[in-house]
Amino acid sequence: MAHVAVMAAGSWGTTFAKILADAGNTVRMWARREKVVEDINVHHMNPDYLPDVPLLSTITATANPLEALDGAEMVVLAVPSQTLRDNLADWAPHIGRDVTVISLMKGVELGTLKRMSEVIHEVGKVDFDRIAVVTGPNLAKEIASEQPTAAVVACIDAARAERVQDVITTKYFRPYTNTDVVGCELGGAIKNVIGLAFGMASGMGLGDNTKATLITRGLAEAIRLGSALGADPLTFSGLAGLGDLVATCVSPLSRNHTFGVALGRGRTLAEAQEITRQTAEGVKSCRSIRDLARAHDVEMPITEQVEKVCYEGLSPRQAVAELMSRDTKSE
Ligand SMILES: NC(=O)C1=CN([C@@H]2O[C@H](COP(=O)(O)OP(=O)(O)OC[C@H]3O[C@@H](n4cnc5c(N)ncnc54)[C@H](O)[C@@H]3O)[C@@H](O)[C@H]2O)C=CC1
Ligand SMILES: O=C(CO)COP(=O)(O)O
Repeated sequence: MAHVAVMAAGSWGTTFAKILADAGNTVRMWARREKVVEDINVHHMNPDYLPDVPLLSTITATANPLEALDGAEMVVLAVPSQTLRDNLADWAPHIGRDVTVISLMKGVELGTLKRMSEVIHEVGKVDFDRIAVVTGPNLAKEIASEQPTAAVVACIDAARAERVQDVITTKYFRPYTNTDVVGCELGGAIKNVIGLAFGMASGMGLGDNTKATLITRGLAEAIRLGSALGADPLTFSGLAGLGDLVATCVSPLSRNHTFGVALGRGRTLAEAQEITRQTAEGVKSCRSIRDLARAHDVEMPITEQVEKVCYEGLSPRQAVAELMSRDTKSE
């Protein structure tokens, strides 16, 4: 087994630490706030994010990132996508040269339009064969209560993906390996945007035909962009594509879904943020994914409309009207 650093103690970072510890590893977490450090070290809980979930004492925490990284064989990055660059700039010199870096983040960076593994490679000077992405239909709260879940470990180095798979397999968490990092990362980022659209439809009181249409045409957008960027289209029919898309769209536990529901009910962006509080990545990634699509001449009409609702004052109803008045075409 391994000694693993988990950088950030939010919903997914804490749940992932639990998976690691339950699989027999020792875990050192970095948390920004001293209160969270104390909750983990003294009470073996993180009630701000996972109330009532006991954590093993093999999980310890520190507010000092260098202390968390010290001696780690694997480093898990679990910060919001748009803060990764700044966070990692401070940590990178302290990450060992043989260490496997595991990305849990599901977003595309604004401005640079880079996927998270590309940011890790650039800022952390980590070769791509040392970067593994864990993704899939992985709502933190369900996993924290040990409900059976599958996931994907994506790494261009298949042997490294298997090593990560080994250290995160538990009786409730079943990871599969995949070498299509581009497809797995895009699947995870795009489903957040489609989850927002699906939530808006729910918030507007629209029914299941509309929702099935959003999932299906949303998946078509992911496949189109993925194919243009070199991903294997088949990846999108797996856990990192359809699996994650369905979980986020239908679950009231999803922050992106919840955020979309608020917008669909006529709330402003700021009000929706207040309701959701934790990271809803699609709100930022709708713009970076739209820009990435435009840069590669790929049509992503749902993504375009989500961006307009978030930032250009379009109402969800107008967005639906725009989508329905597009030119007709073959499927
Ligand atoms: N929560 C979930 O069910 C899942 C989340 N993810 C992904 O994991 C990533 C992290 O998400 P969560 O843990 O859910 O988010 P969260 O909002 O629950 O936690 C984010 C953590 O990052 C820390 N952080 C460090 N630097 C920060 C900064 N500059 N600004 C804001 N926060 C900062 C926060 O203190 C907090 O501990 C996201 O990319 C998300 O899409 C992926 C799968 C499941
Ligand atoms: O990525 C997730 C499930 O796989 C979590 O979704 P939300 O970020 O929308 O809560």
